[in-house]
Amino acid sequence: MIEVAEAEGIIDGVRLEVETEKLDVSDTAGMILREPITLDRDLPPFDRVMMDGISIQYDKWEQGQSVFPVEGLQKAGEPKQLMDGNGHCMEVMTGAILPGNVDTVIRYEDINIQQDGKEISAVIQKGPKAKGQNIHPTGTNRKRGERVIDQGTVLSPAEIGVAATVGKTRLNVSKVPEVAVVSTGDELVPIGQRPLPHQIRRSNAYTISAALRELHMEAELFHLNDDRIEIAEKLDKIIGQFDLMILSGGVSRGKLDYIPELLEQKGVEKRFHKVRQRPGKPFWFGQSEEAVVFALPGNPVSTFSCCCRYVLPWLKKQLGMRKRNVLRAQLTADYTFKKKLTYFLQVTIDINNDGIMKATPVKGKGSSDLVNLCRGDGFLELPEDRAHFTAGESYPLFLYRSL
Ligand SMILES: Nc1nc2c(c(=O)[nH]1)N[C@H]1C(S)=C(S)[C@@H](COP(=O)(O)OP(=O)(O)OC[C@H]3O[C@@H](n4cnc5c(N)ncnc54)[C@H](O)[C@@H]3O)O[C@H]1N2
Ligand code: MOO
Repeated sequence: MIEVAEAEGIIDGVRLEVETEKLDVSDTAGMILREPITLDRDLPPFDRVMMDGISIQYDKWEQGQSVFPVEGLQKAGEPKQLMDGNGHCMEVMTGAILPGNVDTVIRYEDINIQQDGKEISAVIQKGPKAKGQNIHPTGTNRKRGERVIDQGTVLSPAEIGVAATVGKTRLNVSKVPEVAVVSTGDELVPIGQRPLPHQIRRSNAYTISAALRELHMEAELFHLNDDRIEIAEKLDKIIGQFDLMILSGGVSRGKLDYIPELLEQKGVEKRFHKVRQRPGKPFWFGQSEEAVVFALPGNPVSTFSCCCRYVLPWLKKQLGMRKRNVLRAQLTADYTFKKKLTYFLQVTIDINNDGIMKATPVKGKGSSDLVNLCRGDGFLELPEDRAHFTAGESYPLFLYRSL
């Protein structure tokens, strides 16, 4: 039996081949970018008018001119106009390119427009504070050629907007691997079926595939009954078809717990079996040339805690995510767990006024109590070398819900 950090290290050493695919930019939110994004133009790309109003030559105002004949209108989306008249102004709209021969913009709020016959003039009520006022000069946000988003970034709406502004209609992102999620056990029936008294529904497969959805991964669901021949045949097919398999159940000491033995028989090399943790002690992990296999213990809370603690962080890394943030939260109450095992404590999370995550234990009825997962937000990892944990101490947090 190995400890949690060792299990994590072994899993971390295993690579999953992840391809790159090109998708329409609008389909990439939440996906992992596989190319850097550089600016194809300065930002802003032209001297941009920032307020609706008029544009003037500042020197004229400084020399005492306060009435400016209006020469025309520069709208947003129109090519740059050159002004004829010295001492004239041009009306300008927010987002327009600054006309030629002017250098300062004054808001409509600070002028009066007056008409005398055909001649329209702007009378300045509140003069500009400085030359260049209300103009956003070319390239003052960013310069053309600057690398603004790194490869490995998870694409949020912010990155999608930048990709769109540099004209990326399609983006290279990590292609999510196909994954087989396999439940095992004779007692398990499809969830649409009414179970007999000795049966239960196959909920784990749904929990796991929902967790994978967070990474945009689609799982294909399989089920294996506790039958050596059936398991052997189906494993052959699944291993041949998928690079990644996540199984639940059939990995402890039961007479019908065939999974570890048959996986090895099919060429999946055991990398470890059993981790000093609760829940999830009988966790089995292995790999063959074709596939990486997580065989998680069947109790629903064990399946889910192993998924949150090992499978998802590893997958994020394989998909090329740049950094892995391990969150931490502070216990709000003392907690005692005497067994020499790492304990994944179910907690609710609140963020206090100082922005600190506070973890309050939610007491459940053990590793079969999947309803208790609905009361919590995540698992707090309490190390095995301690038995007493004190309020105010902080520990790694594996969150399964956004706060
Ligand atoms: N003699 C021992 N017995 C057990 C040990 C042990 O060390 N020695 N470990 C216990 C621990 S801890 C766990 S966790 C379980 C895990 O066992 P398995 O991985 O073999 O899981 P199963 O026996 O197949 O199932 C356990 C439990 O979970 C239910 N289950 C399984 N799959 C699903 C599913 N897809 N959806 C819903 N529920 C599922 C199953 O019906 C069982 O009740 O072993 C202990 N035993
Ligand atoms: O690890 Mo088992 O998951 O304690 O029930």
